[in-house]
This record gives sequence, C-alpha cells and structure tokens, in this order.
Amino acid sequence: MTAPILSFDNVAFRYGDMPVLDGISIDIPRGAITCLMGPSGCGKSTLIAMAAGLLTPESGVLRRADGCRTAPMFQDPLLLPWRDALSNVAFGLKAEPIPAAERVERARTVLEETGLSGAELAKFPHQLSGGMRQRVALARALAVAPDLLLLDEPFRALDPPLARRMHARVRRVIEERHATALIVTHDAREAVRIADRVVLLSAAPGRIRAFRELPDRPETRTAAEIAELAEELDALADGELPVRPHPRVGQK
Ligand SMILES: Nc1ncnc2c1ncn2[C@@H]1O[C@H](COP(=O)(O)OP(=O)(O)OP(=O)(O)O)[C@@H](O)[C@H]1O
Repeated sequence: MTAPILSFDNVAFRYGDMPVLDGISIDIPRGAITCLMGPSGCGKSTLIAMAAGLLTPESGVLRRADGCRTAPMFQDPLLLPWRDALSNVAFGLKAEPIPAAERVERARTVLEETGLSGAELAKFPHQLSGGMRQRVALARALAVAPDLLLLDEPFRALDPPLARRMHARVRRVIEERHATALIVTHDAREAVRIADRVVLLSAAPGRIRAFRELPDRPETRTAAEIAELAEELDALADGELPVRPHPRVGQK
C-alpha cells in the first residue's frame, strides 16, 4: 500500500472559541478523487485551507507527503485584478523552470480546455462573469501540474453541460498524471459523476459522519447508477440510512 498523499489524524480546529472541526481522521490516497460533502458551515473550506497549509490544526496531526505540489482553488476565485485571464494563469506558472513564452502557451492551452479563448483571455477579472472567473481559477490550479488539487466548490457557478465538461477535464488530469484531488461539493450527483470516494461531514463542529467508496470508475457509471448512488448519499447525509462504523476513514 502506498502512503496516502494527505493524512489527517484526529485533527481539530477552532476559530477563537468556536470549534469548527473535531476528531477528523482521513487518509487521502493517491490517484483518486475524494469529494467532501456536509452541511453549510460544517468546516469543509476550513479543512481545505488546512490541507493547503494555510491553517494549522489546533490538535491532532496533518501530514502531507514529502515534495507534494499542492494547488488550491478557493470558493472566491482569488485572481489578480490587474492581470488579464491569460496572465493570471501564466503568472501562476512563474515558479516553473520554463521560458516565459512557454508559460503563456501552457496557460492558453489550459484556459482553452476550460472553455475560455480568444478575446476572453484578454479580459480582466472584473470584466469576466462569475463562472468565467471560476474557470480561470480552475485553469490556474490545473496548469501547475499539481500532485494534489484542493478544490472548494469549483463547479458552483457553471451551467450543467459546462460543469460536466470540467468534471471530465479534472478526471483526465488526475488519471494522466496520477494526481489526487480533494473536492468540496454540495451536490451528491456531482460527487457521483466525478469521485472515487465521498466523505460526509456532520453539522458543525464537523466530524466524519460517513464514508462511501463508490463502485467502478465514474465515467462508466450510467445515469441510473448515478441517480441511485446520489440518492443514497443524500439519504446518508439526511440521516435516513444507518452509518456503518469504520476504523479509520479511507484506509485501504
Ligand atoms: N476566518 C474565520 N474567522 C472566524 N470564523 C470563521 C472563519 N472562516 C470560517 N468561519 C466559521 O467557521 C465555520 C466553518 O466555516 P467553513 O467556511 O469552513 O464551512 P463550510 O462547510 O465550508 O461552509 P459552506 O458550505 O457554507 O461553504 C462557519 O461557522 C464560519 O462562519
């Protein structure tokens, strides 16, 4: 068994005196997509920020594999307002040992794959729609060829056909590069369309409520299977199905 790329061991976190996460133990295995779901305010974004190294657990241990390149994307796309879409993505590649012209070409390719091209690439963040800004932020995360993608509701502002294209794009990145993704979503169908495994958190302070390893590869799931699995996840989240105990979530 290869070591997980990310591992939470009894992690707790609080803002001031408000507990936000408690007793979080999860292993995130390499080469898979894990979706994180749970009620609003249960600490999903906080968990992503900790995984990105921006917040430190109050207690417990959070381990990232040595040399792991992490690319986070937060709910509010943090784009540089004085750079256009192309330059925002190319700027994210600044640390790469490649010539500037190549950075721009790579940025253009990834943006085109997220459905942005032509005049849109020269638009500044304030000239882009919310969905376009989100795609620029997603392109920036994908462009750096990360080992670990941390995506907080990355498809929220996209129309359904575009969201499905982005699901396929993210999956391709994961499979081609044997990368890993931890993705927050509120949408059980979306989770089933993209994920290998789903972690459900309870209401605040977030604890792991349930874990579900999904059968087969997402792209082979039929519409009927997607509907059935999504219904099951919703029922688990609503407490309508018994939660099976697990020794350590996600351990294979
Ligand atoms: N910087 C902060 N300072 C204080 N409290 C915060 C801060 N960020 C988040 N919180 C609080 O921590 C709790 C968890 O927030 P978080 O954003 O992690 O939840 P979430 O599960 O991602 O929510 P949502 O699904 O609505 O995006 C919420 O009660 C929120 O108000």
